[in-house]
Amino acid sequence: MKDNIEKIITQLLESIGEDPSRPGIVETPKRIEKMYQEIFSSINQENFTDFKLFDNDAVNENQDIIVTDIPFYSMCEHHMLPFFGVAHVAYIPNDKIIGLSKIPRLVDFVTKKLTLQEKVTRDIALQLNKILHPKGVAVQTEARHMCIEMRGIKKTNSTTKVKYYDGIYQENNHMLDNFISTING
Ligand SMILES: Nc1nc2c(ncn2[C@@H]2O[C@H](COP(=O)(O)OP(=O)(O)OP(=O)(O)O)[C@@H](O)[C@H]2O)c(=O)[nH]1
Ligand SMILES: [Zn+2]
Repeated sequence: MKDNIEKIITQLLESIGEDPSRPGIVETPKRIEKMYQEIFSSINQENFTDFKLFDNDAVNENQDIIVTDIPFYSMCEHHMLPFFGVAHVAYIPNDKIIGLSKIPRLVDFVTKKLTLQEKVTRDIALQLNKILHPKGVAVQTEARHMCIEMRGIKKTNSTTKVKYYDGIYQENNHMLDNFISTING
């Protein structure tokens, strides 16, 4: 990330009619630079690499691993406003399984950039496919978008659900129904 963000935010504050030297916001440009390093840490990072795989000697034919309600926070690429919610992630393993904590880490990885909910949902599945070559992947995200709630159409409390099913989940209604009933509690 470029190191001129502090200067640009100072200019932005001036442009919106603020006084960048007033005590309340004098440190804001520095804070935003630091914050962007955190919330945009995946920009230009193509692949999730922080994972461990284990031999699958436990999961039988067509059984899946389902992790529900993984919280995420991301920034919409149209307005640079937050969208946030939960992701539900399932996969049917082949010969490898992934360390469980790495699934929320993967969700973090795909959300720390300017993106859209559809891309977040797809990217979780695509990264899992690359890493594990599983027999199937199912991802559902549920999110609230600040660009819909605090500006523009201003519809609060509406939730957007996006689904991405691949492999066996596309062909086998029983596996898909089981995923859907699991994430719906
Ligand atoms: N598909 C999709 N659209 C999104 C997402 N986040 C924000 N948007 C939409 O992006 C669209 C951008 O539309 P524009 O007409 O270019 O922008 P705008 O004038 O600010 O639109 P309004 O929000 O309708 O005022 C809006 O409809 C947003 O609701 C997302 O994750 N996925
Ligand atoms: Zn938006």
